[in-house]
Amino acid sequence: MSHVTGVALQELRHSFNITTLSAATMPAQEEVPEFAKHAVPLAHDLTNLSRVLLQALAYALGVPPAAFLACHSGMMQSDGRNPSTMRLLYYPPVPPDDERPRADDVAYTRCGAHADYGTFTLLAQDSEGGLEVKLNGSDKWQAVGHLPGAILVQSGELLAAWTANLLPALVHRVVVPAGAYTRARGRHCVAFFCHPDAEAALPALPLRAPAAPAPPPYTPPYTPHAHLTLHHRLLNAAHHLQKRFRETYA
Ligand SMILES: O=C(O)CCC(=O)C(=O)O
Ligand SMILES: [Fe+2]
Repeated sequence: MSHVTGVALQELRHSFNITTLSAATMPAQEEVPEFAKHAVPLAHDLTNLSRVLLQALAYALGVPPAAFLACHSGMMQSDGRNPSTMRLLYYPPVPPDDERPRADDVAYTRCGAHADYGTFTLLAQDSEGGLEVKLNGSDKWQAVGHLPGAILVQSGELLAAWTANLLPALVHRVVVPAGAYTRARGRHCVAFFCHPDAEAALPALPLRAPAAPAPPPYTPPYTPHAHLTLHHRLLNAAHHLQKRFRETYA
């Protein structure tokens, strides 16, 4: 919960994170029947899709297609060397105004504005709405509509630092819908956060100067590592991730 001008902003969100596919990390069959039967193939599919995108990304950035795969080799493995995560999200219905404890003191949101920390995030959402992205170089928020079967790819902070902001981190949030009918409904989303292996050395990229001036990077309320300084100030991706977790959750 955060406070803005005396009003407590409360995030209404439940999440279940999966970083390895071992049976020990799954909820008990009696608690959530058939969870693993569905979650494991989904995690495999999202890992494989990430691998395809990593190869395309490497190719587009001028390094051999296998170069990005090599530093993301541990996704969903049980040895704990890669922090990639599949997150199952449920946003509960928003309590109507007359059922709030102190309606004047509490404002609800679903997910505050942020950029994800890693290479990129794959996002599959239901049709309830509320996801918004901040357009680069602008203060405007754009609603992300529902396209059945579509997966949104969001570039992360690490990719932004790695590419000297050629691919800026996509700032996004999930707002509470305006209408009483949609507010009274829950929302579901699956996010797959693709991260490099914690100890991997990230290959230097042969970046060319952009033809047009780069848009100003997003200035979040926290202090991320300055873009361009990844190779100088960070020892590896694990340090970046630990720092961002500390800043967000400390
Ligand atoms: O629910 C969503 O659409 C986005 C969730 C998200 O941004 C996150 O968990 O980092
Ligand atoms: Fe996010």
